[in-house]
Amino acid sequence: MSQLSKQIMRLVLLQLKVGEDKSSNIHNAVDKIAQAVHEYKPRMVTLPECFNCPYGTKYFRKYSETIPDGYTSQQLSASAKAHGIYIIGGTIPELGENDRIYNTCTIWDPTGKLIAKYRKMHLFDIDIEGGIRFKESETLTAGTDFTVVDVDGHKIGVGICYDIRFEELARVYRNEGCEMIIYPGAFNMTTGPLHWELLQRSRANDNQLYVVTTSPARDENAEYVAWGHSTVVNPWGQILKKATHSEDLISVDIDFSIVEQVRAQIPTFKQRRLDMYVTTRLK
Ligand SMILES: NC(=O)CCC(=O)C(=O)O
Repeated sequence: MSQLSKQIMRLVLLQLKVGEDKSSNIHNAVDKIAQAVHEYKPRMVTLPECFNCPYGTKYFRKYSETIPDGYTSQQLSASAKAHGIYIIGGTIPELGENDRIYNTCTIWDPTGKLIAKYRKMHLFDIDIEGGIRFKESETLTAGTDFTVVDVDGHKIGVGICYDIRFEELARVYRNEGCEMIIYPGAFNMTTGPLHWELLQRSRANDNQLYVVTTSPARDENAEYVAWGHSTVVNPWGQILKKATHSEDLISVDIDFSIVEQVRAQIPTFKQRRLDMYVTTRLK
């Protein structure tokens, strides 16, 4: 698949419709990957959080699969190989060790190999009066590993949705040399309008890197109504591209040279007063 140059990478975000029919969800993703490749010739495609399963605690176990031998993994692997692209495989409920379920992102290289997976580290447990109550921890187990992949010499960190609220995770990725963080995510109609854009721009600005989010499309009839608005933010904290709430494919050319420009012009990481930030004060 085409690669524009070492510094420019074409990325397509797939904001997909997700319903109760697992097979249709998976085949829709496979079809949209093919469409993205046909229309835009990307180096990498990103999928939404929970793209093969409705987002809800009662669905996670029923839709869960092992990785990498489950059906969804096999389909993503075959797509990556057939099109010669990287796929950041959104998330699926993963059936892991000891019968535990994780909310997991798989990452596939252009040969179809699973190069990494990331299990959501911060589970989405909130209860907003008059808004939304959701407790992922009722059925999911939290991950304990960071995930950084190298794509054409660029380090990319992976987080999932609620993880974006935790600046520490993004900071770890910046410290590990990341130039981009990708968060498959499904915010909702309460917190989406409040925080979705703010958090993406904050993490991008704090850490002077690209932030990419990919959401399911909005389905007003679902129990959990996703906010949509998959987005790409550049290291200046500016929005480069943003979807609406419908099913959509958005293509963007990422210029990694901007990362160094921002870091050289606003050198906050060289100016940090690590002598002052005693860990006990941060607790
Ligand atoms: N799927 C999620 O983690 C949702 C996170 C969310 O909506 C939030 O407000 O945080």
